[in-house]
Amino acid sequence: MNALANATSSSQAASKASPISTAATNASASDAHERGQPAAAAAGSSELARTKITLLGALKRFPDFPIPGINFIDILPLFQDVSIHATLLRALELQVLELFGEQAKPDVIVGLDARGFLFGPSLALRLGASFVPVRKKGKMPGPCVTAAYEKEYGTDFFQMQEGAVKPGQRVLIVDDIIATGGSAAAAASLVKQLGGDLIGYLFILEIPVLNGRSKLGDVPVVTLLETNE
Ligand SMILES: O=P(O)(O)OC[C@H]1O[C@H](OP(=O)(O)OP(=O)(O)O)[C@H](O)[C@@H]1O
Ligand SMILES: Nc1ncnc2[nH]cnc12
Repeated sequence: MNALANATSSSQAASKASPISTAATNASASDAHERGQPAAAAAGSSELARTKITLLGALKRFPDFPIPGINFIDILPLFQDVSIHATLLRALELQVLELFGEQAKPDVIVGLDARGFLFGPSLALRLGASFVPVRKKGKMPGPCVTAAYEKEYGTDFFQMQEGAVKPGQRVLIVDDIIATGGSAAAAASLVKQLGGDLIGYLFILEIPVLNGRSKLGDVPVVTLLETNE
C-alpha cells in the first residue's frame, strides 16, 4: 500500500522556500487562509502533495530482486522522464531549504554509492554545496576511512577519502532509499570519522516497516515518499 509521507524532522524548520510551481489553486490557498496559514505556504504544500503523487506513480516494483523475498523498488524511472526528473530535484531542494533555511544550508552533500550519485551532485549544485561520494570498498584511490554495514539484502563495506570532508563542515547525507538504515548509518560513521558535522539525512523513499530511522540517531531525517508494500 502506498502512502504519501510527510517530510519529518526533529529540528528547526525555517521555511523560506518558494513553492515547486507558482501555479497554486485558488481553492487550496483559500482553505489555508481559513485555517490561519499563509496562502502562499499552503499553495506550496498542496503543490508538494501533487508532486509526491506524481513521483510515487513513476516508481516500479520488482518482486524477488535481487534475492527471493525482497520487493525491489526501482527509482530509475524518475530519471527517464525530463519533467519528472526536474520535479524531483526541485522537491528535494525545497525539502532542504524548508528544513535548514538559506542561512544554515549544508556545506557538503554526501551521496551513497550508487543511487545517491544520481541526484546528489545536481542537488549540491542547486544548494551551492560541494558533493562528496561514499563508495563501496576498493573503488577510490588514496587513504580512505572504512565502515562495515548490513543492509536489507546483504553486508558490505563503505569508504570515504580522507580529507574529502573538512572538520566542522555541515554535512547532509542523501540516498535514494532508506530500508533498514544500515547503509546510511555506516555513511554517518564515516562522516564523523572525518570530523564532519552531520546535520541530517535526505531520502527519496522510505520503507517505514523496516524502521531504518532507529539507526540514525537524533538528527533530522527527511523523506519525500514512503511505501510499506
Ligand atoms: O537502508 P538499507 O537497508 O541499508 O538499504 C538501502 C540501500 O540499499 C540500496 O543500495 P545497494 O546497496 O543495493 O547499492 P546500489 O545502489 O549500488 O545498488 C539503496 O540504494 C540504499 O543505498
Ligand atoms: N526494497 C528495496 N528496493 C530498492 N532498493 C533497496 N535498498 C534496500 N532495500 C531496497
